[in-house]
Amino acid sequence: MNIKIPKDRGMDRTLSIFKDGYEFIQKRVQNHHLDVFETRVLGKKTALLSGEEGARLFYDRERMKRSGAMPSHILKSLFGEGGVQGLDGAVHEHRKLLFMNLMTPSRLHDLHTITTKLWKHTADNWVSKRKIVLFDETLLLLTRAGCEWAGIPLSDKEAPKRAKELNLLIEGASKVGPKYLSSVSARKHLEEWLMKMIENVRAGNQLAAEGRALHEIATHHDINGPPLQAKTAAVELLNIIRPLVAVSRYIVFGACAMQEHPESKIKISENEGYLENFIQEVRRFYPFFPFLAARAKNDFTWQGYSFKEGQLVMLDLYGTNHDPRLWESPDKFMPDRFINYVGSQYDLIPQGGGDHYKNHRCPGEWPTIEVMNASFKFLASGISYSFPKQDISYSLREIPSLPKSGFVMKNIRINKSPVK
Ligand code: HEM
Repeated sequence: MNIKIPKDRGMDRTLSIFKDGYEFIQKRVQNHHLDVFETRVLGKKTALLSGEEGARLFYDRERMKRSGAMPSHILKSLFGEGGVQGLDGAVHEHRKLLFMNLMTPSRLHDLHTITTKLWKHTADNWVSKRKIVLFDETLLLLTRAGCEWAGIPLSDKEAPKRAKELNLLIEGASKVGPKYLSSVSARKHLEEWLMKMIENVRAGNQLAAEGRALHEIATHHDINGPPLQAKTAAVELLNIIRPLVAVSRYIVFGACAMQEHPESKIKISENEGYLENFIQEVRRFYPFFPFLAARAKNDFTWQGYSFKEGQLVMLDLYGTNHDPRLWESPDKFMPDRFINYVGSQYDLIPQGGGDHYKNHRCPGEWPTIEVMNASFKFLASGISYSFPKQDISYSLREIPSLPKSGFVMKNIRINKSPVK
């Protein structure tokens, strides 16, 4: 059956991405109760996909590819050039294995231990302060945690500078003007820093522990033989520490959820199962990565819509996580929805969908969950604090979004009962 796919007539909708933010695709696709909608982005015909079926198509490797899909301004800031995100087929699978091999249970346990240790250390300094902003503190803490976990030496003096640069990569990529330019410049500085380190490790001038990202990336060979170019290796090392720092946004959103649902704090401290569901709901509910891009590999027809080879395709992550066909009362924060959740690879997709090894699904889902677990336990039971009057609302037009105040805390006291 040929269905008439709704289209935006004539208009280029690039500016609407800025106007509608996270709801750009959702507003168009879900209003028509379909999984696909045609529009024009950057002057080109673009298919917008949403929902479980849309995600299934987006991750079909026979029909979609990533090379040439990512806009160059995102590569120059957020992702870097030559990284795993833009690879396809066997070359992608080989590079992806490098990341997947870092995610062993014992390495994830290490990350949990490092994160808890740093929370305790950081909070000791809060006791003498009038107030702190959780987002700023978490950025610095996760920069330290990410570097320690990856085996990257980082002095106390250098940490604030690197935290600022890493956050600029995340914050500036979707902006225009000076904010975008500072993101590009931050990437240049970070890549230079890590390239030097990789060259030193390769020359035997710097020790790197086996099993840690610095060592594994410095010694990794491409599928066709040679070691990664130092610049590509730096891009991949940044693909570990940049997103780890980005988890700070989930930590702040989680703190807001605890504030708005005070009963959750007690449940988090007492019930590991509840904490796991709370983490999943923070990842589903709050805005982070809005959408992804791919290109059609060949001509084909799907749900009555004709895709043309090379055509740009965008997948709605935020909208799929809020799709009423998949989630009951999607705009309510309800951790218990995960009690009997039997998911697929294509419904809960804040960090992408499909298979971790074969598709581009985020290999950092486990470290993200590990850091959130250690952090929420600490915030729920490791300290007590008061919550002064402030604005913790956030905008769905701002990408990436964040509660406005960054979550201010006052009168912080360390609790006696230890957090494990
Ligand atoms: C705030 C937490 C995070 C979010 C929201 C997030 C989100 C995402 C998304 C949406 C993708 C793209 C999936 C696709 O293209 O299909 C992705 C890919 C990726 N993520 Fe994450 N991520 C997070 C944390 C992490 C962490 C902690 C790491 C590493 C330790 C990581 C490493 C990567 C890498 C290397 C890729 C590229 C995978 C590929 O192209 O095959 N991410 N992430």
